[in-house]
Amino acid sequence: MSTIEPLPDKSSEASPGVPEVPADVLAELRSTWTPRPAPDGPGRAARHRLAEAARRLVEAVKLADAEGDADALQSVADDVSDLAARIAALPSLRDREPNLADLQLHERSPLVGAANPLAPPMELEADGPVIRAHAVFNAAYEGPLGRVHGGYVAAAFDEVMGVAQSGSGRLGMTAYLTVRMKRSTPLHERVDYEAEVTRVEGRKAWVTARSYAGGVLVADAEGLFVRPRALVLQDEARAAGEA
Ligand SMILES: CCCCCCCCCC(=O)SCCNC(=O)CCNC(=O)[C@H](O)C(C)(C)COP(=O)(O)OP(=O)(O)OC[C@H]1O[C@@H](n2cnc3c(N)ncnc32)[C@H](O)[C@@H]1OP(=O)(O)O
Repeated sequence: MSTIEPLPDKSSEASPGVPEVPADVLAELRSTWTPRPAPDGPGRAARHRLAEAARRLVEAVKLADAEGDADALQSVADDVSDLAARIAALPSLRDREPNLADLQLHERSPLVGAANPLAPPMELEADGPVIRAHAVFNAAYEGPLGRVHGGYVAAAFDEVMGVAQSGSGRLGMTAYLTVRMKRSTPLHERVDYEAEVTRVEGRKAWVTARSYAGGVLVADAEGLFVRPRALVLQDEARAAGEA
């Protein structure tokens, strides 16, 4: 088994093609993703617990045997349907303006969101210019038997690389993402990610990333993130106002 090749330590020098980003700017950009804050009250903690229970529910449904007890399956389908109706009858985010904590990706994202049952959830950590992450994908994410579906392999990269682009000094949207799946990504075991900006030109930032299982490289990716023209105009207007 090979080990993860350490990335060069770039904490004290910017890469060629990557302008140095002031620490306060980087911290502000990354604050929308990392570190994951503690729940801001009992309601949010309960919501996270509900999402975790829903993850277990989804995996259990995925694994329920159609050759088993059909009556029992019909009965729990009724129960789950009732539960879904009970949850839908609770106060909903559809009924009020979301606050800052509701809007955080830590909270709502389908990859890292503690309140989103679709999220494994991935855990993110900023390490100088590099973003590190890890996740365990359960049976609900199965594509090839025992392996993670390729769409989720790519989605996980998009999330980690979307965070890493903060190393460019401003945030854009994924314009393209190329993922090279060298080995299957396993279910039920920790998958590690690392991503960093490699080049910045104007409002374009290129990001590369790698994923590892048991220390073995399973996939790598390259993506281009582009700050939308409309936001660049807003940035310029703000800068002109501050001048
Ligand atoms: C904004 C903060 C958001 C932070 C959250 C990050 C979320 C994490 C990442 C995501 O998942 S984002 C969701 C998935 N991505 C999208 O939905 C993006 C959909 N596409 C768009 O909205 C626009 O096409 C885009 C913002 C990417 C670019 O539109 P613009 O009108 O601002 O740019 P324009 O078309 O003028 O192109 C600007 C430059 O980028 C280049 N470019 C744009 N799209 C490209 C592409 N796909 N491939 C290669 N180059 C591309 C384009 O050639 C040009 O290069 P040059 O300046 O050198 O001429």
